[in-house]
Amino acid sequence: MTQEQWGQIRQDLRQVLGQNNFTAWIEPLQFQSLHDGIATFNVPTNFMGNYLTQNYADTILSSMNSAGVAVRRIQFVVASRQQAKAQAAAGTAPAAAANKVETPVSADRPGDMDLPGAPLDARFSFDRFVVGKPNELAHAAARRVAEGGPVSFNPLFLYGGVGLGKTHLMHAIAWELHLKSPHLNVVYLSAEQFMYRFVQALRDRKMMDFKELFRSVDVLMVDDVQFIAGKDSTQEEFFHTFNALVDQNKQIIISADRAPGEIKDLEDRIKSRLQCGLVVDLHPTDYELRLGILQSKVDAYKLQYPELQIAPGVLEFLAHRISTNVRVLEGALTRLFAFASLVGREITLELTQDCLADVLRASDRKITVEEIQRKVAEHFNIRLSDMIGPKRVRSFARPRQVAMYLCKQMTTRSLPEIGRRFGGRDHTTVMHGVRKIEELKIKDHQMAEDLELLRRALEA
Ligand SMILES: Nc1ncnc2c1ncn2[C@@H]1O[C@H](COP(=O)(O)OP(=O)(O)OP(=O)(O)O)[C@@H](O)[C@H]1O
Repeated sequence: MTQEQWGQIRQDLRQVLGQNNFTAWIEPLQFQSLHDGIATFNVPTNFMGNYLTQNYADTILSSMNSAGVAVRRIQFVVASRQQAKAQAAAGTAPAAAANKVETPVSADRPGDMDLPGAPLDARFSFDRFVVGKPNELAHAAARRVAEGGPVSFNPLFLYGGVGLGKTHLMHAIAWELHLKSPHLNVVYLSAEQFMYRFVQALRDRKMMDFKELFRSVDVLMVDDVQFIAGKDSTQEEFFHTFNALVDQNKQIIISADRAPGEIKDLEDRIKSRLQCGLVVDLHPTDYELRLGILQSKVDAYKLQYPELQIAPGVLEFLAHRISTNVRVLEGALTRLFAFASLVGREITLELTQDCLADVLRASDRKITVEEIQRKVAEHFNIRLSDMIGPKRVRSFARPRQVAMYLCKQMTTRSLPEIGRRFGGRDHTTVMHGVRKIEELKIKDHQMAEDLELLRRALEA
């Protein structure tokens, strides 16, 4: 790195961090070396190295990259006193033998960052997001938004069931944008926090500040937007914020547990606004994705517990048996590793079954025909007796076929058994119903959506 480049980076940092922070944290830094994409800086104390890592390393990294210096990692080292003296006298950096700061100090992975919204989780980056069929569209859309540049769809609306990676993707976008363009004002917060801030502003008579704050962001991300459904004044304010930002061509990213049109008690004008951009969903994980996620988590754990051994077949077993959300999968693995490291044993199938007995039992829960009938009747707003009864009008027949289809998919009951539980119907009637829904699922978007919602509700 040339002196000129370093000068430019410092100037950039002064602007981004403000004069006070710059004087306190950046001025004392001394550039030491750049090898293999790792930039090393000398700092006077451990405390300073740690502070810089946690707070400014990613900003420094992106300033360096913007100045054309190819860096993928930054480390801070504490120069010994003598070296520091010699260096000060000679005006150069010591060549080697500097003490490493206690905590590994690198900036290839971002640390926690305080945005005007909620803090971002350092683990939720793109490189830790495993892509598979169920989430590839959502991932591609998130990547596109994270590239920055002209807004191509607004908003990006991500939806899906619990623990499928919506928050992870939103944080990943924020990290990426922050690294690429630290000047951008990227705000991530949950819809609940949005409401809380709004209510607080009303109470403190600071609505002008509130409006100004939210209208001055470059990228706004609101997680779990279904939360504001039924909360009239928050919805109203959200609507105005949304419009103001879209008018200024600022990117908005929203997540929810279901599609915009499916969120009850959300004003129609908001629903239609939310549908204006790109709406993509995260599908429930499939076996391959679960296995991929487990493998990537194991790789990360191995760095932490290098001595741990995992027997062949354990991950496959878990990917098969735990079919709920990724959070549950992660929790199971964490528990397994903690346990195995405590007892100092290899993770075998037996140890896995032992240690995760309750989790495995919970995901073993059998879904019954009755449960399906009840949920479907509720969903289509008909009486359970009409679902099972003899009437053949369309408004009962279609939900009945949906329920039959779900029974076939989600239980181990045979067609004659299912028929019996639907008021003693013949197995050919069940077969016809199942086929009809299979057809509609492909042709009719609404039907596909209904089936997906019902399946999720039943699995929850
Ligand atoms: N594809 C993936 N690769 C790696 N980790 C994932 C993936 N999907 C989800 N996770 C992990 O699963 C956990 C839950 O994900 P996240 O919090 O993003 O879910 P969510 O969809 O926002 O759920 P909720 O509706 O509960 O808010 C996180 O720890 C996240 O890192």
